[in-house]
Amino acid sequence: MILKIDNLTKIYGKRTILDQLSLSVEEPQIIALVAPNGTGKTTFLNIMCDLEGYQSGSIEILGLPNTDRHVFSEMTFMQDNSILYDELTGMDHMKFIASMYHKTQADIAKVAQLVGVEDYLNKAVGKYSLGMKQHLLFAMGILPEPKVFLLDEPLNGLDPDSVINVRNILKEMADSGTTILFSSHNLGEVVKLTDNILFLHEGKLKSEKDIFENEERWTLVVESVDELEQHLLELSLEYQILNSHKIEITTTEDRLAHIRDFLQEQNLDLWDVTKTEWDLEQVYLDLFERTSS
Ligand SMILES: Nc1ncnc2c1ncn2[C@@H]1O[C@H](COP(=O)(O)OP(=O)(O)OP(=O)(O)O)[C@@H](O)[C@H]1O
Repeated sequence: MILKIDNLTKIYGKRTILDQLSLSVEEPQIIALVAPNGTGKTTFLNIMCDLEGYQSGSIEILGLPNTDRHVFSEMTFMQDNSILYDELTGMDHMKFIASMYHKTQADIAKVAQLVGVEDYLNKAVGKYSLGMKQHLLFAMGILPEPKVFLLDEPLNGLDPDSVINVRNILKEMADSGTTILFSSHNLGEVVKLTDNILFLHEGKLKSEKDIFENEERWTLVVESVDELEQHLLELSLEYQILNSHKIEITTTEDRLAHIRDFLQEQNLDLWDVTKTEWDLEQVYLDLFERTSS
């Protein structure tokens, strides 16, 4: 098991940030942790890395409790740039990581070139832009060639070319067996990297499946929407009338079969049925607007 988190609860004062949160990861993959600002993404990642305590639950990483120092020989965490030292150069930071993970100067050079930091690696970090700091943090995270790579908002402050580069590197790492868990509040960026998205909502991680409970959106083209509408009201199904023949219904496949039977019994023609993909952006807005209202 790569990650096994059971019933993790974190409370700040009166606010429950993580509420019996559980997560199991068995195969290497890229997982996005998505939620608006201030929801608890950083807190969750910090707790995983034993940088913060928690009230109850358990965390195992690569088969070891997350408090076991050996975990960190296989896992890295790209935090925000507050961990960098302004008066030191990027190279100083890279050398420090290299010494801890038994990496050579040649390894540093390879990673620096891959990430595109070689031109300013010898400058003091205090002179770096936000994007340059992000690059350095990313390079520091990949230098140890971790089996588990946690990243807190890694794409913040990056220009489009850099975003593409980071995305490609992360995909290659995942293909070679690294599990990547990264946080973001930018759903548009996330979907380009993975379709494995977990929403941190009301203290728990929810996948698309948890949110939709196997419900799909179907668009039906029928002889008469009016008669069908009455039936949908009786079934308490969510629907939206698009025009006098077209209706969009949110339901499971089983219940759709009932609707087909009903139409047949009523001698109403069903001209077409299509499945509509969920619009994740809409889901995100619905999910988090409901919470804040
Ligand atoms: N040390 C602390 N003491 C009390 N409350 C805290 C502490 N650290 C964080 N919080 C609160 O916990 C909540 C979650 O914070 P966290 O930084 O984990 O959110 P986040 O989802 O990472 O946000 P962002 O996207 O802005 O980085 C926030 O409301 C924050 O104010």
